[in-house]
Amino acid sequence: MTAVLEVSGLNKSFGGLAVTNNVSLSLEPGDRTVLIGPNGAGKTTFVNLVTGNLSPTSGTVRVAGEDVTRLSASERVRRGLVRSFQVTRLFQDMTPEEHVALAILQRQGKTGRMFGHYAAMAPVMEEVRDILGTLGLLPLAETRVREIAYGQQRLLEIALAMALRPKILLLDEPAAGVPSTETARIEQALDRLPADLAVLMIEHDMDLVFRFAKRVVVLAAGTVIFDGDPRAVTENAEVRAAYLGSYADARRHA
Ligand SMILES: Nc1ncnc2c1ncn2[C@@H]1O[C@H](COP(=O)(O)OP(=O)(O)OP(=O)(O)O)[C@@H](O)[C@H]1O
Repeated sequence: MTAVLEVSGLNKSFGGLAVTNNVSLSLEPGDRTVLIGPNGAGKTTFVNLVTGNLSPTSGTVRVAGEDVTRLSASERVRRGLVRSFQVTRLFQDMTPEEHVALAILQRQGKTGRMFGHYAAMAPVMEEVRDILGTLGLLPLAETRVREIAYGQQRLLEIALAMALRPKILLLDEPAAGVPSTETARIEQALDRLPADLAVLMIEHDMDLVFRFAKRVVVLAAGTVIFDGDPRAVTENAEVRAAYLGSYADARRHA
């Protein structure tokens, strides 16, 4: 199968500090890959290089075969490389329905003047309901964000990314800050994402990692030290030494 995202030999240094060392990684449609690693391993930097928020010192990023290394973040979004939004960018007085409709209209290049009339646009409303349904947010479609639980606000971030029709979805710690009573809801919503979407997630919650991932990539000091089956990761000596030892022991004794 053709890679939808292909990162080759990516390097990034800040001053003298090499933060990304010759990282290569490719994703195919339907991939569910989680990037893990200790604090400061370079996970966020890597995602910023992929999205175009940072420029690499060397290396290439390709989306569906096209070299996008020199393209801006918004040009990459138009090609289907989308990162989930941040809760801090949600409008507290707007509803999920309004947020998603606005994102769809933006994708379609329609102006703000059209926004007030979105409810009359059947295809937009159909897409809004479809996306909110996937993320389990339909019952809250018309509730203001300020009245919605934090975990569901995080799901709305993913809904907004879905409104941009991604081929590759980059999720930055979707369960961070979410109370444990709400994480099951996040897991269920992630399970309902389209089967052909390629997902790359950064996550620290190892229970979520092992439930979601079909593949795990481990970064340590900017270098990929493991790329493969989640079942093999906890037994890998280098990964245990760098990161996972205590978690693997806890699982074994549980
Ligand atoms: N703009 C910058 N200038 C200088 N150093 C930076 C910059 N951004 C990141 N770094 C350094 O690069 C290293 C990797 O940081 P990064 O945030 O990518 O790691 P991370 O794996 O995402 O960590 P965490 O899990 O804590 O979020 C760190 O040592 C950090 O201090």
